[in-house]
Amino acid sequence: KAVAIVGCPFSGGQPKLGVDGGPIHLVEAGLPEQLAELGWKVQFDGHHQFEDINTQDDPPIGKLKNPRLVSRVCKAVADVVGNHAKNGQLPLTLGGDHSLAMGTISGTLQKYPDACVIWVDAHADLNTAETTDSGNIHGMPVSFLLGLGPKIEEFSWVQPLLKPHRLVYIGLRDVDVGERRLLRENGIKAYSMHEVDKYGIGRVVEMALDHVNPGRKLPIHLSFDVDALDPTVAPSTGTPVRGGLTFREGHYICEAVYETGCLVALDIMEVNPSLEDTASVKQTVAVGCSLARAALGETLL
Ligand SMILES: N[C@@H](CC/C=C/[B-](O)(O)O)C(=O)O
Ligand SMILES: [Mn+2]
Ligand SMILES: [Mn+2]
Ligand SMILES: [Mn+2]
Repeated sequence: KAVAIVGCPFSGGQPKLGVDGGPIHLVEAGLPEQLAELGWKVQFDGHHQFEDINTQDDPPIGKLKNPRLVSRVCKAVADVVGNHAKNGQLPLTLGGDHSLAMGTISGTLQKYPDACVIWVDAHADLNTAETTDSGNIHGMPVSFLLGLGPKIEEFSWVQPLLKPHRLVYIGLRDVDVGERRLLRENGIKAYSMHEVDKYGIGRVVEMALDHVNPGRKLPIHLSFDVDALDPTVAPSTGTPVRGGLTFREGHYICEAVYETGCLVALDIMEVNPSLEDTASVKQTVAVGCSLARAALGETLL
């Protein structure tokens, strides 16, 4: 079993500096060695992928900020992730902000067009060019992947290959009014923190998997935004929201997804080592590493 670590030092999908430092902190905390310990053949192509992509002139398109930069980086990520998947490796993308998932999931769908997506996040990241308030594209990747909202020329490379019934959310607790409408209109299954409290994480994960992968036969792309965790668990992230997943709930999701044997791609996103104090940064980086290990087979016994 082979894993390709794709470090994406990218922050263009949101305004806070520092999230581009996520990959190097996760790698320097020893993640590659930790995965090798678990028996994975590990490839890491270095810290400077995608840094050469910049756009001289990138004025907003409507409300969308850094649109050309985000589009070009995500397109490059899609190609890199898609190639690793085609080489039979499991792409582990380290963010960097969550706009990158427009690229990672596009890459996965190139190789696994029937893949389902488990999106673990406080946010739905489902805003369109019409519904977004912030214009931050890390709040929009899912709408592009589903082909919702007005067509934006710059993002025409994103094929609407993801189907609503192949997507499920866990951890939502900060969803904009436009996103709530789109969730309803498209019949997208979402397990918010209310359901996690009501049913417990075990039942929620089972229901989520039953919804998108009833026979446990479809490939799974797990896209994990560390802000799904409670800010006391993962403080160094750009858009923290209280009332999140516990350390164990977050890890249970990863362990249960690994147990399906269907995982083909993983994103660990939105670790921002420039936010909060040193202890908080270390804690958040350590959580990012342990979530990745849990999703790639680390067990407690
Ligand atoms: N819904 C908000 C927040 C977006 C959060 C994105 B994140 O989940 O990737 O952190 C927005 O559209 O700006
Ligand atoms: Mn997100
Ligand atoms: Mn989020
Ligand atoms: Mn975030």
